[in-house]
Amino acid sequence: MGVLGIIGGSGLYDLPGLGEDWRGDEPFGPPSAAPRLGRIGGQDVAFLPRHGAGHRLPPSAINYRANIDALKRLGVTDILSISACGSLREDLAPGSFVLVDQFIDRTIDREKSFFGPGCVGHVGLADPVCSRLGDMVAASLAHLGLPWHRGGTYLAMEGPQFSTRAESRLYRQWGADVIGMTNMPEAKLAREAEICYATVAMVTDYDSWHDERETVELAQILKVMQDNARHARSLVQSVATRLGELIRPEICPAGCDRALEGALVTAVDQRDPALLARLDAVAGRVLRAGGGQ
Ligand SMILES: CSC[C@H]1O[C@H](OP(=O)(O)O)[C@H](O)[C@@H]1O
Ligand SMILES: Nc1ncnc2[nH]cnc12
Repeated sequence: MGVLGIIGGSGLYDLPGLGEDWRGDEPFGPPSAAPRLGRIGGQDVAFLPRHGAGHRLPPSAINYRANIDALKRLGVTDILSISACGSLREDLAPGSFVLVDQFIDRTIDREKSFFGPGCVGHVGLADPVCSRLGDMVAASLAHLGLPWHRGGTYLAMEGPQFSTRAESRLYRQWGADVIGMTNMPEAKLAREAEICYATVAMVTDYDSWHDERETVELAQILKVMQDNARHARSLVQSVATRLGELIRPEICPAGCDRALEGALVTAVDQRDPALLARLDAVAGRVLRAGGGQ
């Protein structure tokens, strides 16, 4: 059975009942915090607060590669990402939960790939959210009776400032539904690491586009987040229980766990041994099998 990784966003810095902190190799640098291990609903879990203890890290300073690499080293096969977000749609009111299925990446100041000179990789990202994990999260949201919506496009902005009105209106025209600062490159890196990924975006505010609402303010966001944290913990419990009950087929039906097959393009004799060593967890499965074109 695989391990469920939970990446906690703003307002979700810990989960009850978890035990020891884990430290391992850190070839991409230190993660936001030492992942905390435990069992929830009969399922092995590893919890990582994205912004570190006490919300120490702004979105641009999060080492997304180190976070995903650390979870991969722990045997994580599925990541449930929990995030606060702004709403770009009237019908997605603060307090609702959106099971995002698409992303637009507008971030500009982040390391976005494990690959690079000496080992070039191109994974598919047409469907960045795992449909199997998404189904489990959907069932849990329905079971918990939370106000939720299946499907939505999350626009990832650099931040840390919130959007101008003009930007917010532009993103609406682009068809984005919610906005946040963290799910990219997290989702891209999970795919490179062959980890199933799903995100639940908890709406904390109407973003700046809305003329009749107050402009986005941290105090309002923090208040909604506090209310949401309890629901987020129930959601984690429910998803963990479902995943634990899964008689896991060896393969993910959506193919997330085979994303690197055929994705490495650099000729074997041109590969950089130092980079290959850093990729031992993320890409070890295909590298050991002599993976390439
Ligand atoms: C504290 S409000 C802005 C902050 O909240 C979201 O973070 P996360 O996705 O980790 O919940 C948003 O992306 C910003 O980083
Ligand atoms: N309106 C907003 N824009 C970006 N990130 C957010 N996180 C919560 N609300 C947000």
